Amino acid sequence: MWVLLRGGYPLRILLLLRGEWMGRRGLPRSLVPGSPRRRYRKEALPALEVPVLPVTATEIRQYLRAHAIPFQDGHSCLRAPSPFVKALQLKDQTGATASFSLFIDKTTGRFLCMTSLAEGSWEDFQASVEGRGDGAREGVLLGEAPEAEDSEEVRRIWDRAIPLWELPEPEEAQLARVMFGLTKVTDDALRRFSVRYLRPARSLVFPWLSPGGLGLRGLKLLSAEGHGDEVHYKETTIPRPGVYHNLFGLPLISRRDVEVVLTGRELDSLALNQSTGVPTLALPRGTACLPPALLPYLEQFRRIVLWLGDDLRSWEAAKLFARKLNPKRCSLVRPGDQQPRALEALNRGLNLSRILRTALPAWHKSIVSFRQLREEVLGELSNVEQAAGIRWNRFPDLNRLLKGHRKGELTVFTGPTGSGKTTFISEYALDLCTQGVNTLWGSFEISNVRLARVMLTQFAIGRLEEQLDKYDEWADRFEDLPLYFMTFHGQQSIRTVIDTMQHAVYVYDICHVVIDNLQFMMGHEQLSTDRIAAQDYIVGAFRKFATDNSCHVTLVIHPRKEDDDKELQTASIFGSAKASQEADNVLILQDRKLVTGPGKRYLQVSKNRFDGDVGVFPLEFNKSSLTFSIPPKSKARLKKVKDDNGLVTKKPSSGKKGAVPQNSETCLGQAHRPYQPDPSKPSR
Ligand SMILES: Nc1ncnc2c1ncn2[C@@H]1O[C@H](COP(=O)(O)OP(=O)(O)OP(=O)(O)O)[C@@H](O)[C@H]1O
Repeated sequence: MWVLLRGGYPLRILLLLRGEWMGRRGLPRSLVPGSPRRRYRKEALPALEVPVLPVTATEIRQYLRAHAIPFQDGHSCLRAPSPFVKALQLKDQTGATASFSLFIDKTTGRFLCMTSLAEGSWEDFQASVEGRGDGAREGVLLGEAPEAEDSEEVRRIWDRAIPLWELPEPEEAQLARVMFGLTKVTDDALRRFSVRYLRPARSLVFPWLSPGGLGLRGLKLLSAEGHGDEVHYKETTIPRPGVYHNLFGLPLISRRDVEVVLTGRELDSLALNQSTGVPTLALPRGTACLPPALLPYLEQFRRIVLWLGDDLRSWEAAKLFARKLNPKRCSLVRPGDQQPRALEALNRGLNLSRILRTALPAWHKSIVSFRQLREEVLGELSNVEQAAGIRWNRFPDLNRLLKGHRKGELTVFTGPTGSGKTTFISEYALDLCTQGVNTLWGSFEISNVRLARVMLTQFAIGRLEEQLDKYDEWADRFEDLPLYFMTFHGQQSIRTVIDTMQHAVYVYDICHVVIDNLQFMMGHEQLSTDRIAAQDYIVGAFRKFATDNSCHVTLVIHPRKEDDDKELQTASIFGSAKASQEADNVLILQDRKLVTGPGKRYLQVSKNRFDGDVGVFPLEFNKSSLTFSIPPKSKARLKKVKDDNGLVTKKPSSGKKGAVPQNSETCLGQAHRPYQPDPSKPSR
């Protein structure tokens, strides 16, 4: 979990929570060899609350020209001679390309020197060019991260792991091959990719090797467990997932390769390379993200095919990653029955080269015909459940009404002052985040520390104050969630907020942004007409952001002042009708009127653009875990609502689940066990 600070500097929020920044094993983070790269950093990183506007590619080019630094324009980076390469190293290199070993990310300005492995922010680079009182002026780089526990662990595991064909028992080798689907993968392919097997953990081990294949930077363990007819796979990385930047297969790539296929898993890369001979690389965290730190390694390719997996989520991830890589050089393999993931295709005897040839260009012109869309429409029709989005674990009734959480939508959420909006939306977002939805929070009203505390309590489903001995265990697992916070507090300009969101989408592949709440971007306009116009503009900006970035935005808006004894309705949202018109979903947290006991609330879905189902269901607040769960004994019941103005009829339902009619207004309640994270699961 990162806090976005100035220029994208990340700081662990645990620093704020615990008063210092400690790694998972109690070592100060600086001693944990998360990233094996050398860090080039100024002495003290400014932790300003006011973010600086992100740099643009034009500004980077202008700066380089103004300082007479030659550069080449690449797909996602600019290449320049590296000021971090010593004269001696340069002498060893041949040709202009080799000396242009500094890659500057065109979107963020972050740099990586491929020769010295120095890296840093755009500000760091400028400081080094201008010789502003730090290491670079004296030509000194910070050294390699000191040896510590992680690297010893990596070495120990690696030394104990052996190639599959060296297993003493043939039955054990055969079982491992069956469990991992490797019956058609040759020993030669496993040898080339240096895959080993760790007997005590019954896991395959994929190494993270330095370019050149010499040093060992980390590794990934893949274990398989049989559950009835199904096999469940678990991945564990060292170092932790957030800094595991292994492009698996990189040492096998030659400088002359101009095409590559990116896969979501290591074994798919292996299968594909074995059967087609094309260069392949596996992304470190599959469809979860494409960290910009990997982009320099992909600059040399004129064509990149993304074949990430066999579901709609892989397809969506491929489209998003193609944007980062420059869509003009990307093609995508569409998941389908005859186009499963590569390992499965090999096992089923399909022709992998033919599948690769069917890859579709990622580049769309502004105007398309149905011919170009028909495959995409078919994909949605044949994967109706996946097209409906990610389902909540904790809110089954929300699934029944909204069907799921989809990319690119705008959800407007309102409720009376102090009714628990932040508390509810925190759990709603956390639920998705624990399922791998990369989430960015903009909490303008309550501090990130307080918000993180609420979330951590909801995550642990209990008061941590009373079990501080468990704090580290929960905090470690919470830390591995793809959860990020903006550091804004109080009034902010919409431009700054949107810029930060844009940056986070690029760097962390954010798919869900929560803004709590819109009133903090409205400035200080006194006249109500100005305020309404300002709100309309802001809602429009979030709508556009959601669509343009395929990112879901959940926007909390205060209601207008109304009589205390009236229910809120869509029209109660502050401002003009713009917010509800632009929104795909409108959610209202209702208190009091529909409620009998203290702490009880109802959640009303009053707009659902996806399939029209609207309705209301009860929520019960649990004060110790700060969670909203449905009372276990309440029976399903239906409440029909005539229109926005309130409930008119109540009648018991047959209790059938899932039979929600189109455009119906339903009120559901059902036995519900709150989501329990499985502490035995490795966090990913
Ligand atoms: N259903 C509930 N019953 C009782 N207390 C609740 C309930 N929901 C939340 N709370 C508590 O009420 C307080 C305010 O909750 P929260 O900040 O989520 O409300 P809010 O609607 O976001 O407030 P605001 O209108 O100021 O933005 C918190 O201390 C929270 O723990």
